[in-house]
Amino acid sequence: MNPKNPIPVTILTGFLGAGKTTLLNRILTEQHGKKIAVIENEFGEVGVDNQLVIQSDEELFEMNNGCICCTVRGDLIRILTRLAKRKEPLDAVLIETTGLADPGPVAQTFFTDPEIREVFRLDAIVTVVDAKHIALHLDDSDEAREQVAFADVILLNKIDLVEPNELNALEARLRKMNAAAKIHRTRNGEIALDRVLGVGGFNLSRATEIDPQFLEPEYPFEWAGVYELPAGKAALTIDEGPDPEMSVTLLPVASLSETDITTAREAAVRTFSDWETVLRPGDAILPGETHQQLSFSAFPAVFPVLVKRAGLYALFTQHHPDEFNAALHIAGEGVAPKWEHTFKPDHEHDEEVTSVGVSLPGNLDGKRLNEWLDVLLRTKGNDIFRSKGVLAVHGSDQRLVFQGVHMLFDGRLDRPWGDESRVNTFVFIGRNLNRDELVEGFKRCLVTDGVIAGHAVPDGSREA
Ligand SMILES: Nc1nc2c(ncn2[C@@H]2O[C@H](COP(=O)(O)OP(=O)(O)OP(=O)(O)O)[C@@H](O)[C@H]2O)c(=O)[nH]1
Repeated sequence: MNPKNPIPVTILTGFLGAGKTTLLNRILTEQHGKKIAVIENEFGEVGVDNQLVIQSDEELFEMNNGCICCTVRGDLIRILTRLAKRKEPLDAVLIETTGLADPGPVAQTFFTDPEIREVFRLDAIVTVVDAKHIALHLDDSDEAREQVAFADVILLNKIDLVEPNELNALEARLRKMNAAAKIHRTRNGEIALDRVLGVGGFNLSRATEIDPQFLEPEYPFEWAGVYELPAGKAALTIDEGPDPEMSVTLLPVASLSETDITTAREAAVRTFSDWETVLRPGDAILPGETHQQLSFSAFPAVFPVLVKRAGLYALFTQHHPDEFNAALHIAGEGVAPKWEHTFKPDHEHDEEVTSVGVSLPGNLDGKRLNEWLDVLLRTKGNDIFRSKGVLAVHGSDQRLVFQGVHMLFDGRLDRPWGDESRVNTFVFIGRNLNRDELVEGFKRCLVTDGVIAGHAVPDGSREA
């Protein structure tokens, strides 16, 4: 591979159901003569997306072991390294992230990993925005905001579903969030290929403006300070902060040299992934590679620190001590660290958003399925952000592909089942999902007793 001619990579992002796969399929079917490898990541317990991406000559890699932004160092790098070794040159790589991914860590890979940097060049982050539904998520989803903020190109998609004045207001809102991105209005991701591939849009300095720690690796702790401690008893005091718990570890360091601090930092990373020992106020913090979780509810909370041998000790804390007005005291006097550093913490996801996946062999009764989905999405469509499935409906030898985004849904007959066994795969993604209710409801749509309510399949698009 010629390092002077790196392969352009496009990160395709956008909230759940925005239209990423639709755009991807358009790119894959277009006669562009380019050899494009596609890396596809999906959120949900049961994989459906691989069945929704059209069959093509392009290479398709799936990453279903977790969210791409959390596993970049594993799966993504492994796939990219494999692609880099290909004999036949590639013209481009397209990475479709899940709708809940933060594009930052994915983009970072192309700058921080030396082997990846040699072969690939991040061309642009393309964010697809669902013009009808994005407003529901911009206020309460960090990921939705990050996706817009990091975009080099924004495709304001589904323009057929909103009025022109709403569209103008939305575009103005997006423009405020990201003044630099090129915004194109699209329907079903219809756009000239050169507006999304090979645009040369990614700008590292803008990324570091959005996130000053963009290039830094993430750590399980936010702060470390090295203190000179005498033998005996010191104390860590903590006031009320945003969390009733804080993990810490206290490690001896030989000196303030970069090498010694790096050794301590790596030991702290290992320690933070161990099981924690819970300490309550009055319990002593001891030096050594133990993950100690301070738990406090009354303030100030005081934790003695017992040191056998005088010397330098690095205290790693899960949260920044300023958030808790936390300080180390010796003989009642506050002491300042001789060295300190603020780390980029692990990014977090909205844990309220979960998925329920079901996979059931058999045939579905089209009428019952229709009625169930209609009521379900009408009553729970605010919380069900996304639903999709590949279904076997009684009386049809074709697969039924079901797609829902909130209350809007669409059913389309797809290729025949052929020799494959008829298995119904469904996934729901959203908040407050009731697993038992969803699975039971879906099961009730199966033809079990030979009694069929009707052959009607949920065909075409509509709103529940
Ligand atoms: N009306 C309308 N529907 C669209 C448009 N673009 C996509 N859709 C529909 O929106 C639904 C979701 O589209 P996808 O392309 O699967 O969305 P996605 O972003 O890949 O979804 P996830 O991967 O689940 O996050 C499908 O039913 C599409 O047919 C559009 O411009 N207008």
